[in-house]
Amino acid sequence: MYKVVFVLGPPGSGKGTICAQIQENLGYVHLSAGDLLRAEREREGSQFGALIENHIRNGSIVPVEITCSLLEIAMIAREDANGFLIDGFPRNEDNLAGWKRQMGEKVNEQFVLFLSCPVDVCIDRCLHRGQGRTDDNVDSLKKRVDTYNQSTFPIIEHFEKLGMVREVNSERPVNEVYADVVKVFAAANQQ
Ligand SMILES: Nc1ncnc2c1ncn2[C@@H]1O[C@H](COP(=O)(O)OP(=O)(O)OP(=O)(O)O)[C@@H](O)[C@H]1O
Ligand SMILES: Nc1ccn([C@H]2C[C@H](O)[C@@H](COP(=O)(O)O)O2)c(=O)n1
Ligand SMILES: [Mg+2]
Repeated sequence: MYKVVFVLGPPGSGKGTICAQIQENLGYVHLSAGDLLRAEREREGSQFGALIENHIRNGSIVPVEITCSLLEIAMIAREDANGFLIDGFPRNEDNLAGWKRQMGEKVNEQFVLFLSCPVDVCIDRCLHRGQGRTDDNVDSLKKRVDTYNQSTFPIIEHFEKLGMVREVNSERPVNEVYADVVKVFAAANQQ
């Protein structure tokens, strides 16, 4: 069984930043669904490159069959991992249903780390991120935020009803956010 922590929050809330620190210090392997999709977009011979780029620019969500397969391939490649941080997934009902179909019997879902941060702060962070992403522009960000509000936040609410959500306010300096995240992981791994 793969031990899994989902990491969710609005675009620019700091998921990748915090996951990198968790990976470095707490022995979990960070899998960013967005990064895996961008890598597939660039992969020579990929049949999904154009489809992925269109979704990324539009801030819409790629069909789960593509994303979930990329995640499972990455997990298989790291059988040694103590656990996995699944960053930016599940992002909608299709993601959740597809994950249950493909991975439901293979994973132990520990909890959902929800990084909460005001959207205006998130947008400003993305506009100043400087990573050359094709979706860090005002038009794409508006669509990404709409998708988050319409499709992703209901997924967080789904997990909240199951008592699985651990919310951390990420509108603070990274070190303060991370200090609280460490406490969440410590509590979860005590049980
Ligand atoms: N607590 C913080 N305070 C200030 N800036 C932050 C904080 N956390 C992350 N950032 C910065 O904000 C930007 C977005 O962070 P990051 O890429 O981790 O967000 P994300 O949630 O993964 O975004 P996306 O969903 O778009 O991939 C980066 O430039 C990062 O350095
Ligand atoms: N489960 C996912 C995760 C990401 N994507 C696409 C659409 C997102 O806007 C884009 C970037 O994700 P991020 O790096 O911001 O987490 O990747 C998706 O379709 N499905
Ligand atoms: Mg990210």
